[in-house]
Amino acid sequence: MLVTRMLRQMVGRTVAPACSCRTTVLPVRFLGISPPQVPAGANSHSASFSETDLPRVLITGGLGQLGVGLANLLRKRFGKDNVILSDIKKPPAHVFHGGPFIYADVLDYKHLREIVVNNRVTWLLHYSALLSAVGEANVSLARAVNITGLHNILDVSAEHNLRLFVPSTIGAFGPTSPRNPTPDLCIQRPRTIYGVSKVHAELLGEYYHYRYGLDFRCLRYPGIISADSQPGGGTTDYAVQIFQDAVKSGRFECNLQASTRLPMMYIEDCLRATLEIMEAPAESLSMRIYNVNAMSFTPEELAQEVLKHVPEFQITYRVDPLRQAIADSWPMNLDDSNARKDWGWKHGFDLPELVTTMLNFYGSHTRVAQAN
Ligand SMILES: NC(=O)c1ccc[n+]([C@@H]2O[C@H](COP(=O)([O-])OP(=O)(O)OC[C@H]3O[C@@H](n4cnc5c(N)ncnc54)[C@H](O)[C@@H]3O)[C@@H](O)[C@H]2O)c1
Ligand SMILES: C[C@@H](O)[C@H](N)C(=O)O
Repeated sequence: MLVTRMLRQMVGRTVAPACSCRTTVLPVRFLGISPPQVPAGANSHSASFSETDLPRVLITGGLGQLGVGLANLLRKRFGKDNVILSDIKKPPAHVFHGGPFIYADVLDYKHLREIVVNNRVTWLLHYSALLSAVGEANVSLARAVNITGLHNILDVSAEHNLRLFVPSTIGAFGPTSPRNPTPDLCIQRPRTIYGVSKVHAELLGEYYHYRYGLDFRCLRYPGIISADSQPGGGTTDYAVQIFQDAVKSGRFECNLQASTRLPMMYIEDCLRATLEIMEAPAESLSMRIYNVNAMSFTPEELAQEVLKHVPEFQITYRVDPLRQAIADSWPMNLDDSNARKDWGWKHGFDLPELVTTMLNFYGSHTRVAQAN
């Protein structure tokens, strides 16, 4: 008991071994815990839930480009009160009134633990991060949020036997990775703090899974394109801005070269993929980290598609060397055959549907604004 207390003081926090039948909480760093004998993620849910075992979900970093849409999707499936959105920013009124929202800083481990305990959280979707371009502009903050924050999330998840989803990215690959297509398993030597932190998250999550039985699940998203939420400072942001500018002024100045090919995905596909992997039976997952792919295009090809709807549209190029260097080191296309084979991943939006959907959204919003 005394030894345990001393170890706890040394470690600062504790994690329960997932497959231990003991109830005592043990510090993982000091004990030789055997890998689980049961299939990892044995607490997995099937695709349908009874009232009593509906997941209780926490989303961190939920006020960025993806979090609110994710909360809406999960609330439709599991009920409004079972999905808690959190961030360190003040939510807009419609988000605040749309369902449970709390303040949560991923750098505050004790508070994270309190939230998980007080709300009986069973699933955690960890969206807090600094993206590629803003990460390069503030490396120490990116290191703190993306790496120290992740450590807190992993520990609280292992300690409370949560199912944990951490999104990774095309940014987890680098110039020495095969680029067209990029397979799930290959060299990963990214050149950004964002990419380095995501490779770290992938490896540590996988390690916690095999070592402690943590039900860790991860998708490598392409650049995500959304209409009703703004991107948070990434290299793929141009592919959202182009639609807003095309509708507003008929012109767009692109910060990447015309021929820069990157994998992209419409937000609806991205969020559905996330729900699908979270609900996939553990035995269907041959891996813990999957590429998911949808479409791949260059700014020039995107502009050609926009032109079909906005005949006066003009695109010009003023290249940002930082973003260009990042984009040149990223995949052009992801090979997602494992996701398609293991849990039935299938994208719904290709380039023509994406462009129609985005222009319809901004067009109707502009018409409403003009009418008002
Ligand atoms: N959007 C994309 O194109 C894309 C692509 C691949 C992967 N991802 C991943 O998906 C996740 C969500 O992406 P996004 O586009 O919504 O990001 P975003 O930059 O739009 O939002 C990130 C959120 O994290 C919050 N945050 C920052 N510091 C925090 C802290 N200390 N504690 C709690 N929250 C904090 C921010 O306030 C922000 O709301 C990220 O992990 C990102 O790496 C996104
Ligand atoms: C690709 C993705 O991780 C993000 N949109 C970025 O550009 O940084």
